[in-house]
Amino acid sequence: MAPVGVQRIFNPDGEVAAAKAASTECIPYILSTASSTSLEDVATANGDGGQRWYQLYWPARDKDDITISLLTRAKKAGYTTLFVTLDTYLLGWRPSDMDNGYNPFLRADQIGVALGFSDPLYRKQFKQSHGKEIEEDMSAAAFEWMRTIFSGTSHSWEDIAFLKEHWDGPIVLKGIQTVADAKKCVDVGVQGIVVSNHGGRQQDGGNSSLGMLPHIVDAVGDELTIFFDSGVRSGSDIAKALALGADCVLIGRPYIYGLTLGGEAGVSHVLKSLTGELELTLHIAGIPSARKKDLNSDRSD
Ligand SMILES: Cc1cc2nc3c(=O)[nH]c(=O)nc-3n(C[C@H](O)[C@H](O)[C@H](O)COP(=O)(O)O)c2cc1C
Repeated sequence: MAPVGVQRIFNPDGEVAAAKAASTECIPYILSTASSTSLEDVATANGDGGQRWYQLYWPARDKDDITISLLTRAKKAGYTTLFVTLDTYLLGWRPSDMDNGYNPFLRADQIGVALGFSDPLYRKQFKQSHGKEIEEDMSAAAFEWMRTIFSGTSHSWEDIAFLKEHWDGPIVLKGIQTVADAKKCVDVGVQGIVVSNHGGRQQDGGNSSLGMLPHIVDAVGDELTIFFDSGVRSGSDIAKALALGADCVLIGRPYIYGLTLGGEAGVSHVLKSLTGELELTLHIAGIPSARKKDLNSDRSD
């Protein structure tokens, strides 16, 4: 399940419901830094049997202490793989959000800032600089946290060494859309990439993620684990992405629609439907498994 922020906007049970459903359906859950629930509470909901990964919105290098605090908390709470989203160091131009004056991080209920508000270091620093607790000036605290995680400052390839120093598990870079960048990921020694255009929500007119997938797989598929997302809506879409060389597919909006309409049960329903349709698609196509060797074999004759 792709990292999707602010899930309590869609349903009051938000990330807790989604992480519970993930665990029930044996699907890994990726928690966003823009979560509306603390990472510790999501870990509890996901449980001992759940597989959970953490997605970092990476603060600028002058806030390395905050990055270390987030990574340390995530590791302690059982998140095993680090996804680092590269395509959103600032938010894209989103006309409908602007028309509605909508910014989830600045809403009166401060819904997308739970990881900051629950971070002991951020709380301490806020108190030192403002002379008061976060709860005494939630608007200022929310604004500063948003500027921390969407800093407007991109990172360099050299900065990856810092993450490797502070995360002793696999690292996956999310938002790769070119062969050249994919090759760079091999050079800097990460374990995986997500070929993603952020569900089309960042760069208007950007590449089609599925269009780029086979080129990137050809270039680095033997060296990196390739995740794919953006636009997967059905089990047959999953089969196509796997057949084009993805090792794993992330789902964004479909499970959020389930969360919105039906909470935990709604998310479970979407996950069951997608995996069910994938299985059926393979059966009907006469493909014995979702393994690469079966999906990629030449069936033209
Ligand atoms: C409402 C919404 C919020 C999102 N929040 C995040 C986020 O916090 N972090 C992140 O890396 N990607 C975020 N994404 C992008 C997803 O992780 C994923 O790349 C995208 O949704 C995949 O496309 P799909 O929705 O077509 O499946 C968000 C997407 C949506 C729709």
